[in-house]
Amino acid sequence: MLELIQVSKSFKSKFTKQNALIDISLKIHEGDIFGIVGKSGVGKSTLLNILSLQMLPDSGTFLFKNQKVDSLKKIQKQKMIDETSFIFQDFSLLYNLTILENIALPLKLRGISKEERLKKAKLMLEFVGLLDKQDAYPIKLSGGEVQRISIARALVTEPKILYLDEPTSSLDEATTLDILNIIKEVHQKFNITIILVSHQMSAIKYICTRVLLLEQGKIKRLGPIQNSNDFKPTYDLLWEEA
Ligand SMILES: Nc1ncnc2c1ncn2[C@@H]1O[C@H](COP(=O)(O)OP(=O)(O)OP(=O)(O)O)[C@@H](O)[C@H]1O
Repeated sequence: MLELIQVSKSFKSKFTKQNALIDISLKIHEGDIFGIVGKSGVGKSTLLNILSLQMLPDSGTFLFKNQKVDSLKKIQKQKMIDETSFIFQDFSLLYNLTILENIALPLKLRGISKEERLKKAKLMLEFVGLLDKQDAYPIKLSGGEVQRISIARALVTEPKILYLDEPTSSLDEATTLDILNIIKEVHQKFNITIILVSHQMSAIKYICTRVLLLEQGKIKRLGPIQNSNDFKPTYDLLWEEA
C-alpha cells in the first residue's frame, strides 16, 4: 500500500543541517497496524509526515498505492490525502464547537449536507461510546474522552489509512489501554491500515503487527513482532523472523 525506497530528509538552516531520515526503505501493507518507535529526535514524526503526504522527502521514492507521489498532479494528491486521517498527540479539537459539530467538521469541509454529516457524526460518536456528550463542548471532557472524539472525527470521512502520532502519550495507564482497545476495534471493524508513532513500547507491543525501530534517522530494525495481550510496562519488543 505504501512503499519508501531509500528515502532521506534533512532540515537545513543558515548554519546547520539536521539529517532527520537517512536511506529509509520499507513497505506498509494493507491492513497492517504498523508501529514506528524510537527515542526522541530519531525522525518518527518526520517519517509520519512523509507517509501521510504532508511533507516530501529530499530524495528517494515514495509509492502510495503503487503511484510515485512526486509525479502526482495536485488533484490526484488531494484524492489520496482524502483517503487518510490523522490523529495528533495534542487533541486538536475546536473548543468553540460542540462535540457533534467537531466530529462533523471534516464532512462540512468536503461539502457534505448538514443532515448527512450529522447522521454520520452521530454514528461515529456512538461507536466511541459518547453519544450522550453530543451537545457538550470539548472543555468539559477528560483527556481520554477528547481522544475518543478525535478518533470519531478521524473516522467520519471513512479513511483507508489512519495515522496516529503519540495518541496516548499524555494519558494515564488505564485510559491508554482504553484508547488502544478502541484503535484495535477500529482496525477490525473498519478494516483500516493504521500507522502509529509512539515511544511507549507497551502500546506498540499491545497493538502493532509490524514495527520499525528508528535510531538517529536510520532503520535499526524492521519486521513483525510478537503481540502481548497483557498491557504492562515494557522496554523491549520480541521480534519475529521477517
Ligand atoms: N521543521 C523542522 N525544522 C528543523 N529541524 C527539524 C524539523 N522537524 C524535525 N526536525 C529535526 O529532525 C530530527 C527528527 O525530528 P522528529 O520530530 O522527526 O523526531 P521524533 O522522533 O518524532 O522526535 P520526538 O519523539 O521528540 O517527537 C530532530 O533532530 C528535529 O530537531
